[in-house]
Amino acid sequence: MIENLNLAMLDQGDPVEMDKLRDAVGRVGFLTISNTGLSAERVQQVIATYRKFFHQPDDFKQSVDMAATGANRGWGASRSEQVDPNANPDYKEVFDCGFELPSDNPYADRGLGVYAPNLWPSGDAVFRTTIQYYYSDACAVAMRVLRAIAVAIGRNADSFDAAFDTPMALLRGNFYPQRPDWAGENDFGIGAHTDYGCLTLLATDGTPGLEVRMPSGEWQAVVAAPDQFIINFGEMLEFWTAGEIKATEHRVKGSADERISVPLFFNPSYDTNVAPPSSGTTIRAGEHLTRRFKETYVHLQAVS
Ligand SMILES: O=C(O)CCC(=O)C(=O)O
Ligand SMILES: [Fe+2]
Repeated sequence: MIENLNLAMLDQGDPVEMDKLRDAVGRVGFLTISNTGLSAERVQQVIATYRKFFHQPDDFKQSVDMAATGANRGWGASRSEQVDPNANPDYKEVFDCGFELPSDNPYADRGLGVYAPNLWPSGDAVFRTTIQYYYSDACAVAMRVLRAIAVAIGRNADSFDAAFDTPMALLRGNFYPQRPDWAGENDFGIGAHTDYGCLTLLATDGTPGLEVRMPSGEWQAVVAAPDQFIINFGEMLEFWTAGEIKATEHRVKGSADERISVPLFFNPSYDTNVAPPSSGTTIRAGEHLTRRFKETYVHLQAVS
């Protein structure tokens, strides 16, 4: 069972919502949230903005093709990413943008892909500003959810805050066209995977498609109402909490209906040690993320 929680009540530390949160993060690893302050209209506007972009001809989208770069900013064509090594590359298209380091940050001139400059289609200020404003509001919602989780698992509310000073946060538009005629059993909109980072805040256009691997092993469809977001957790948060928070597998096969989803991958700063607290080892968040990106983006697979 995937629970829907009320974020305003979690902000207040409501004990019933907190209990549900503790259970959701540790068992299923998926939940939905409502009452975030981000309205359904706002999300619909963001999705419409991505939809217009994805419906442009390929030669327009190629002007911001990430394959021409060593990073993951801009447009990723269909089959440019393979999240499941046992399946074919995904047939979805994506548009990625993320955190840009201030120029006085010591990491700014190191050419790190996780902080690469964003690519925006020229002459479309509405696209850029709509996405950028949503990016910062979505990061604020993600931080509120992380604070509630900290409390739910018995830590101080601000215990994750400092790690998100320069977050390797990535906002993605996923575009799943109608499932292609040629698609076989090894073809997915996005193959089965766990997310790489900490917390994913996912908005969708309401079209079904997402399936989650439940503790029973079965795949369960998850749909969220227009004013709800789907939340799940990535590998780093699972390591970092020694498994107290679950990174759960999920996938999208796709259907006859086109679909758009907008995940914010809320990842900590590059140097954060996300190894289990008393393990005596170090897993640098930036190194983990860079390795996972290289494994999945087809254009980065050959880059050492
Ligand atoms: O489209 C969805 O519902 C899920 C997308 C997803 O899992 C991802 O982008 O990592
Ligand atoms: Fe995912």
